[in-house]
Amino acid sequence: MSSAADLLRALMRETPDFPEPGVLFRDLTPVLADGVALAALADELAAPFGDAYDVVAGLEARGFPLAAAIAARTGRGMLLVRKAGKLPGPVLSEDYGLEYGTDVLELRADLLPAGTRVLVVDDVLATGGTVAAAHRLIRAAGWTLAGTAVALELAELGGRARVDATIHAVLTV
Ligand SMILES: O=P(O)(O)OC[C@H]1O[C@H](OP(=O)(O)OP(=O)(O)O)[C@H](O)[C@@H]1O
Ligand SMILES: Nc1ncnc2[nH]cnc12
Repeated sequence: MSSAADLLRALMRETPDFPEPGVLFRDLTPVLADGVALAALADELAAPFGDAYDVVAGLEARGFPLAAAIAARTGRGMLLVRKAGKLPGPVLSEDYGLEYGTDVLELRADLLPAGTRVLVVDDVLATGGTVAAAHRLIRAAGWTLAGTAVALELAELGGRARVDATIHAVLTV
């Protein structure tokens, strides 16, 4: 049986100069479209964290299917960390920079009690701006960061150094 890392390597697609010149875009949608690969990836993302988390937070947009798959396979709930203006209030907001621009993430903080242990999940770690902003939101909500898991880490963009927490990457390139 192939590991999730093998399946990621085999199925992901690389597109030069997308969404802007100079960016080599790693598209994981072929992985999401493959049921065996999606299940293997969900299990491998969550494996290091055992039972040490209560809920899974997905980062818009490509973290959503991964977080939902983990939540469904482990019987946990899911939180949506969304781009600005998509969630009804009250929300917490954080600005951040990423490989191709700047953006704002928001979180509805009144859904779960203080101290809830949150596993943060996204598809790609590039500069780390997105994950770092999600961490600030989780902490501002009064929740505990249980861990962070990404499918693919782009090591040359240095995201790990920017994030003040341990990150589990299924595949690093
Ligand atoms: O480590 P960083 O430099 O912050 O980049 C990583 C983020 O960039 C992509 O999302 P994007 O903002 O393109 O949004 P999308 O998932 O809605 O397409 C990716 O899905 C990560 O969330
Ligand atoms: N190069 C890249 N490919 C896919 N997602 C990304 N998010 C930030 N940089 C990315």
